[in-house]
Amino acid sequence: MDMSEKGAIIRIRGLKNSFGDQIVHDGLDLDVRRGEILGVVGGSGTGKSVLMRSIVGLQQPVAGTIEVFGEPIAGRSEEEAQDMRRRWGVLFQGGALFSTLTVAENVQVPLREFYGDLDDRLLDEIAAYKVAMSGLPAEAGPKYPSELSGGMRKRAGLARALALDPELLFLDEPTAGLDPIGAANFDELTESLKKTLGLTVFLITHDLDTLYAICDRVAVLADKRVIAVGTIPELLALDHPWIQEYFNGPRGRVAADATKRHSGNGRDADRPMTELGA
Ligand SMILES: Nc1ncnc2c1ncn2[C@@H]1O[C@H](COP(=O)(O)OP(=O)(O)OP(=O)(O)O)[C@@H](O)[C@H]1O
Repeated sequence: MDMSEKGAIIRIRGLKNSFGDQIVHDGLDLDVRRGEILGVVGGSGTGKSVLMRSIVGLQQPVAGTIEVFGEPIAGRSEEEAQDMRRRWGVLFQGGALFSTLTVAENVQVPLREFYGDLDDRLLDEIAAYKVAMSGLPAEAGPKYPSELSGGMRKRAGLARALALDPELLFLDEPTAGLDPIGAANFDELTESLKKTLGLTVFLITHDLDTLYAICDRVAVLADKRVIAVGTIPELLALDHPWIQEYFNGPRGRVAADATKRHSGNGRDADRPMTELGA
């Protein structure tokens, strides 16, 4: 057993996913360590979202094994599957909020699903607490998703993902579409949740600033599998063309320079927009 398997909260071996003739993953292995923020990167269509959906049981793999919390996710009874789902939270791309429910009601959906017998006052209190934890003002609770900015919607989705006090959080492109300040703030929130709640975070992103600022390790998807996983310096030492182009291309260099200028959060929110290529 190699060292990377020790303490893995997610363990994937030989994963294969396909849609008809299209093979998305083949022989994919990955370990996510407890307590880390793992960034997941890869070109468009390399199957980052499909990978996340496989782990949370929304996509049935063709082959391979996925263990979460030391248990295989396949072959579980509905009750066992529920017990597992209770221990993770998912922020889907775009937030995936119910548009006909307020923010507070959205946060209450998983609470009602898993703890149906909680009284309304307690549900309101928990929802208010999760809304605050996600950095939203209390006034956001009674608002509908359509009344929120993009950044606030992401936070509302995060509040819902945190509803059941998960150990493991899945974030699918949480900073996509946010301005640099909003994105940096969301990164800080993610990192502080990791530190204060001891969360493990599986974070799909295209955002180089996020990788530099908060990710402990980065997994690179290419050629239908995870071709490398490690810290950014470890990845930079590899000579895979996609990795080199991604981290050493113009945007990668800007993100790396920003990290050097601002130890801590790498994102340079006050950088002129032209430099960001916006
Ligand atoms: N339900 C589905 N039915 C058929 N094909 C699908 C389905 N879901 C995903 N795919 C295909 O699987 C591939 C991987 O999709 P996925 O959304 O995981 O990519 P991604 O790496 O997350 O991309 P992006 O960075 O653009 O979000 C794509 O070619 C996509 O068309």
